[in-house]
Amino acid sequence: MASTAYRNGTLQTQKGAVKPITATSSNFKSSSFKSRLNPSQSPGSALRRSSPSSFAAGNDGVPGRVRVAVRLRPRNAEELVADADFADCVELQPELKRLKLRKNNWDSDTYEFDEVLTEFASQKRVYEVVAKPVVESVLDGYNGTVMAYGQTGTGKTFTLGRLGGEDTSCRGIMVRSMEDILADISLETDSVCVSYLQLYMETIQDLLNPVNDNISIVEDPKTGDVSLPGATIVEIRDQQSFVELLRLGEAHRIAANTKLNTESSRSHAILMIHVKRSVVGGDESLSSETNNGSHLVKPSKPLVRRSKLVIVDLAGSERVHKSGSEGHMLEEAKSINLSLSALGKCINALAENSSHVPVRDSKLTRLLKDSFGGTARTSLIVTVGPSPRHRGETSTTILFGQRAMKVENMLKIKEEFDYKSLSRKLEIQLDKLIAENERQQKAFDDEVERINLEAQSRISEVERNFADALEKEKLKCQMEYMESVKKLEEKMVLNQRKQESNGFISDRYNREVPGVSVAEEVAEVRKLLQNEMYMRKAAEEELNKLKSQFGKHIQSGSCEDKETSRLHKMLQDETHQKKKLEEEIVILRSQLMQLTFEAEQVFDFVILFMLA
Ligand SMILES: Nc1ncnc2c1ncn2[C@@H]1O[C@H](COP(=O)(O)OP(=O)(O)OP(=O)(O)O)[C@@H](O)[C@H]1O
Repeated sequence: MASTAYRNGTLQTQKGAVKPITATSSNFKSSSFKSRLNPSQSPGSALRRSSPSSFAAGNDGVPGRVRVAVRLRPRNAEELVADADFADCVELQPELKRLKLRKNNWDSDTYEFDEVLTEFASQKRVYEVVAKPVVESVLDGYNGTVMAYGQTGTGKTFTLGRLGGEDTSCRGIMVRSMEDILADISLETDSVCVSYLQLYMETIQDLLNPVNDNISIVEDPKTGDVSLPGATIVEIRDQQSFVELLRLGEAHRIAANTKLNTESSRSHAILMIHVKRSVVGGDESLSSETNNGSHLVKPSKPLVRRSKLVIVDLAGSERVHKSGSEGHMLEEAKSINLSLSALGKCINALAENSSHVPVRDSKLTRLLKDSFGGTARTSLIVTVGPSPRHRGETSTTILFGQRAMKVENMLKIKEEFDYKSLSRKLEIQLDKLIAENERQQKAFDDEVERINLEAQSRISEVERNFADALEKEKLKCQMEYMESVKKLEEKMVLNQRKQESNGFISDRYNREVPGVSVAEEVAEVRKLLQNEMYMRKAAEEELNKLKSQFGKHIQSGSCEDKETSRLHKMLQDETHQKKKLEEEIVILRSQLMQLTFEAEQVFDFVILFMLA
């Protein structure tokens, strides 16, 4: 056979040998390199397009295979000369997502990847197909890993760590990831923190603070989550400060390399970006009781998502014998190989669904526990060079990538209830309620005070009016009474004199006119007036009593509506009684007039009688 062709899920090489299609070929059609998860419910996500939906805290997760892209570096100056007469050992078919690894002039092996990036692929495209879906997941609350694996000098640092400087198109995955993260989060409610470390000879060193050179890995016994509590963590608020931080870390890494007299990275560089986002909880979060007239608004259920993006620039994967290392360099190469082979073993075990995954064999595998076979969305970029002289390393790299493609992770959202924020919210709400209650209480007190003052002034006014009216009436009655008595007495004296002057004083005068006794009538009127005075006095006393009761009422501060209405009722009774008294006074007055009239008639009659 002259060409490569697929038959029944198998791939035939040029020589005609049937070779199984590596990796999970069945996945390729259905699973693009982009995220398969649903849109997030995170608010205001500018990046939202392909990310996961919200899974409740403690969700079982969704499967997410490790995605692998291969990137070919263009020939470098040395290769252009040294390999001038040779064809590249790698041939890419990006539209088919295939890589052909030439064995010799007539034979090659074909491999499929999730993405195949040629030597012409821009940094932007590399970011978009390799890292962006992972960054989106991280913004949605999932852990994410972007890792570069490949032989020394094939472009791992170029792909991940290029800062770009003047030429922004050169920016690597680290810079671009942070750019997207900062663009998506709200600095008011969310936060981004960064640690930058290197793993060298099984020790973890802090690239942000090189003095800190033996950081230990801590595993949460409950969740199994791995953390590095000793590492420097810097909060990032803008892109510029992040780039400065990367520059600092890079300088420390280069300084370490220089000390070891090598330009290549002898350590694994690990950038950890911790993203903390506040999210509003489920449906009940929006429910409120305001429609019941209550001031209580049920606080929304605050959730916090703590996700982590780990970007790993692995040390070169060349073999010990080839690098010609000896002495310390040999130890170093062994250590690099140890950690990389431990990673390879873990990936193999996971790819084969083995019951034992040797995670604890190296610090690298412990650190990447969540990235392979864990809960993170992982993207691996394997970098290869074109030189046929490094065909062996290229083949190893490709096979590593192929195995990694078989690793299935179970993506889980890192979401938990934000008790701190809930307690803060409740405190604020409580303060509001207390203030509202105090405001209402004050308004009520003021209203009661106002009603009391008004009632007091009305009572005083009524009291005054009543006292004035009574006084006037009393004076008037007294005057009239005095006048009437005076008139009667005058008349009597006059009549007496008349009788005397007429020598008419006889027993007859003293004789009683049947049915008529003026003295008695007068006494009766006096009595009635006396009664009227008593009643007035009683009314005054009643008023005083009311006054003192009202005073006590004000003093006791008991200002309830019931008491006020009782006072009003008493006031009404009092007014009614006053009216009654006034009516009685009118009656008395008319009786007095009647008596006066009758007395006059009696006198006239007596005089006529005596004259007769
Ligand atoms: N895709 C690319 N296009 C152009 N130049 C590249 C590309 N990839 C790598 N290079 C260049 O190749 C050289 C080596 O790249 P780089 O340092 O990134 O390799 P590496 O894999 O990180 O090596 P090491 O493992 O030693 O750290 C650099 O000069 C880099 O600029």
